[in-house]
Amino acid sequence: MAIAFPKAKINIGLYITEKRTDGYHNLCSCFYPIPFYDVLEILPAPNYSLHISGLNVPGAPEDNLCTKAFRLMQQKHGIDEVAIYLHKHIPMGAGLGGGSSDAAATLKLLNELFDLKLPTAILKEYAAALGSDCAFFIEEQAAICTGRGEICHPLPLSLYGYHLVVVYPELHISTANAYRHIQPAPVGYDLERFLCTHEPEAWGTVVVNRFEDYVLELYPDLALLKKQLYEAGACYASMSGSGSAFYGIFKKPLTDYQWSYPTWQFAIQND
Ligand SMILES: C[C@@](CO)(OP(=O)(O)O)[C@H](O)COP(=O)(O)OP(=O)(O)OC[C@H]1O[C@@H](n2ccc(N)nc2=O)[C@H](O)[C@@H]1O
Ligand SMILES: Nc1ncnc2c1ncn2[C@@H]1O[C@H](COP(=O)(O)OP(=O)(O)O)[C@@H](O)[C@H]1O
Repeated sequence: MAIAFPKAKINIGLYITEKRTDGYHNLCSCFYPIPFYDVLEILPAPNYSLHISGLNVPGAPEDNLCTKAFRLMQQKHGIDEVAIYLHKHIPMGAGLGGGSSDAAATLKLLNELFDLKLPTAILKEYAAALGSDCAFFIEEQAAICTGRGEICHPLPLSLYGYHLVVVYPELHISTANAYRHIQPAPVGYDLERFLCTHEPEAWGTVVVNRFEDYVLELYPDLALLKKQLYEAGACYASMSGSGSAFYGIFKKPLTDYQWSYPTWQFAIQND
């Protein structure tokens, strides 16, 4: 039996710097893992099956990223069939990377279950073939990610002691559409250095998510959400990924605040 708790991520700053000839875009972003989990269990079985509980995941089982991760491992290493149990908790189309995280966790669990002894570098290579931000979830540590998002350099950034509020306005944003509407532009400063030398209170006017303008144009009411996070005392607030979740970083836990959308609060306790 193998069990894992795939984590979500937030993007702290997200810059789309170039359109590539392969249809993807180069980006530069700090990916930060957060204690918001799905649950994944994999058992040996006579036939492949995927069982999903919790949130409803759109798409056929064969399109699920857990299945794609399994098929990739089967093709590369001839592993036996399994039954995968996924309890879905991380909202989808939120910019929190839940699907990519499930795929990375599937690769890691299969590596363990079949004692394949694949090194991290190979797991990251497989992950990158499944999704652009999937390789980050192999190690789940704060990183500056570049390229399609698959080149991850660990970043000594810790939000230890802060409280994170994630608000999900229940709007599913298509990542591909968001990229199509972006005009690439250089970052213009050293994101890595800036984040490591400034407290979150100083990030507000500098560290931006370049997808925000596009999403706010589609859904102008979301500007209010970011404003509310600041009014509630956030040191820094932003949209994550291509949206539509927004997060706020707080010094103290938030109490007695009413949000009009599903909201989660996490104490950041370790790196
Ligand atoms: C925007 C980001 C930022 O962290 O996160 P999410 O909002 O998805 O969480 C990621 O770049 C999302 O990565 P991921 O969700 O893995 O994307 P993929 O499945 O590989 O690609 C979906 C589609 O997005 C576009 N795409 C994705 C990544 C990239 N660097 N350039 C692109 O142009 C492509 O059109 C691609 O077909
Ligand atoms: N295991 C999975 N969990 C969530 N979504 C999945 C999964 N496999 C495939 N998907 C598809 O990926 C889409 C994007 O989900 P997700 O990666 O969680 O969001 P985001 O790209 O906004 O971070 C979903 O709408 C769903 O169709």
